[in-house]
Amino acid sequence: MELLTTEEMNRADALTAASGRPVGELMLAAGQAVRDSAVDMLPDGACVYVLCGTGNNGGDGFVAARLLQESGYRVRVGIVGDRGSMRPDAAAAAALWHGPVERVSADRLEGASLIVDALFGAGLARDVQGAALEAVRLVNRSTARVLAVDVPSGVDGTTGEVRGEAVQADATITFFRLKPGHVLLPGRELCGRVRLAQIGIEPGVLDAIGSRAWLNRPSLWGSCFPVPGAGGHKYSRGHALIAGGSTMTGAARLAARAALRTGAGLVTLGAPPAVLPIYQAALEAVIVLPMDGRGGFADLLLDDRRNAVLVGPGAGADFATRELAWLALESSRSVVLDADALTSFADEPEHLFSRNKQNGNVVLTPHEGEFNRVFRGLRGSSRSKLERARAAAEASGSVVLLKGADTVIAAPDGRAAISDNAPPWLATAGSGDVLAGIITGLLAQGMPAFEAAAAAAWMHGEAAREIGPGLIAEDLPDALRPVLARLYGAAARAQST
Ligand SMILES: NC(=O)C1=CN([C@@H]2O[C@H](COP(=O)(O)OP(=O)(O)OC[C@H]3O[C@@H](n4cnc5c(N)ncnc54)[C@H](OP(=O)(O)O)[C@@H]3O)[C@@H](O)[C@H]2O)[C@@H](O)CC1
Ligand SMILES: Nc1ncnc2c1ncn2[C@@H]1O[C@H](COP(=O)(O)OP(=O)(O)O)[C@@H](O)[C@H]1O
Ligand SMILES: [K+]
Repeated sequence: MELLTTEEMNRADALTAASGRPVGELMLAAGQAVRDSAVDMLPDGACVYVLCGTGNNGGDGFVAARLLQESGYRVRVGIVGDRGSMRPDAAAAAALWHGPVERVSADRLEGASLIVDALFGAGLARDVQGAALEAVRLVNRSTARVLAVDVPSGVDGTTGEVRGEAVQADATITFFRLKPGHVLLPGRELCGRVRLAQIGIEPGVLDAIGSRAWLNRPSLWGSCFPVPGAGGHKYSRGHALIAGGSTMTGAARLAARAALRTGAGLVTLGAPPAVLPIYQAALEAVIVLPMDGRGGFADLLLDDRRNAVLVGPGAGADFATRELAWLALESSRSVVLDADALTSFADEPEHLFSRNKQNGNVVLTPHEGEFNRVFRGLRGSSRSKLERARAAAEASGSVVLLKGADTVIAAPDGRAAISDNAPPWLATAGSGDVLAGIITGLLAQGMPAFEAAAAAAWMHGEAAREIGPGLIAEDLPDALRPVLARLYGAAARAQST
């Protein structure tokens, strides 16, 4: 599912109009979808308050008001702004509403079971202030449920940021395709449940728009997801190499277990001699070999069947770790750099970037703190999380997976995916190490870097949902099993059709 910015949605609108379907028709379909969603949220005959602005978002509100009244609901309409300055299509919709249009006030909202928020949608152009701000506050103070049209007013559909203040909705109905602001925080939290309606825009316009952002779902990467074949054997399923740290040994163990669970045929963990027994005692199917510093790691890289390498979990943010990362990048394997491997480049990120660009199949997996350390030029940037991840991917020449509840995966060519399936209980120590292991396991099986990172983030979220509250990182590798079963099942069904 593509995610369209406000600008891209406007182009979809314009292309549709140019093909002979006027905005008024789209607005009618949008208003019908708002009516249908409202009906789902209302008891029969209840009172609805429709809050309209003077743009086309307000036009959708006027259409919905008329249709809800025709369906037997008691409807009140309030407007912010001058009715005489409405945009033409919105004015035409307003002209078909024959009831009163009131100034917005607290007493008029009283008694409403539902507020339809049609104040601002894609046209939000600046921070909400004055009468609009008052209206947003009245909506948020009301005990009525709230249905937002397109986006909650005050939320920027392109970035998910709040401009001034925003409506907190219980549900949001949007049109044609979701927007990044429905998935990125804080927008996602303000939307409530998001519903999508088709209003007559042909999917063919997407080719001309060329959107480069997607909701992270198997439809984005499922076609290259590695599924074991009947004729396969462990050597044909890739061989992951993980550099183990000498103090925080748990991190690399979690990653190794996750890489194996994800389907890598073999996983080797290189362990500093002093802690070799700890790794050996804790891991059965993982090959644990001694690795003495830089030279030891270089020896492990001599076996070119080890085709995907992870450096970082529990490694220590020091020069020794940087050297391992360097070796991995030079080795022309697929590489994941996580945690300390990223921080070890904090004072000279250009060194990391120049190596990445030579390798071409690298995934960096920073959380916000690590991101700010490595991508100092983007620190404090007012750009959205999506744009920051994209800029980082371009600057570093690698796939960047920027973690969080709304993890963004961006490729240097501008492709980006946003995840929305990670539950809050995934935010626990060690879960990032598991994620790094999943990516490495997929890279070992030959999945390209962008798709591998996106698939891993999705699987990580799904595994966390399987487990439920109380999750600890140790639970995650096992919980990948039902997730893999679903993916393999989907691949088998796709092949048989
Ligand atoms: N695209 C499609 O295919 C379809 C789109 N449809 C619908 O149209 C919606 C987009 O409509 P839109 O472009 O008219 O903008 P909208 O959100 O109504 O508001 C813009 C108005 O608000 C004003 N304004 C802005 N910020 C402000 C602020 N902070 N404080 C105060 N005022 C502010 C701004 O005024 P100005 O900047 O000129 O002062 C402008 O007049 C979209 O979300 C969807 O619901 C469907 O009908 C059919 C298919
Ligand atoms: N609020 C949240 N909701 C869902 N997932 C989250 C949230 N915060 C963090 N995560 C996820 O939890 C994981 C934490 O990784 P990380 O910060 O590297 O922790 P660690 O280093 O302890 O493993 C990441 O996959 C991140 O996307
Ligand atoms: K709205």
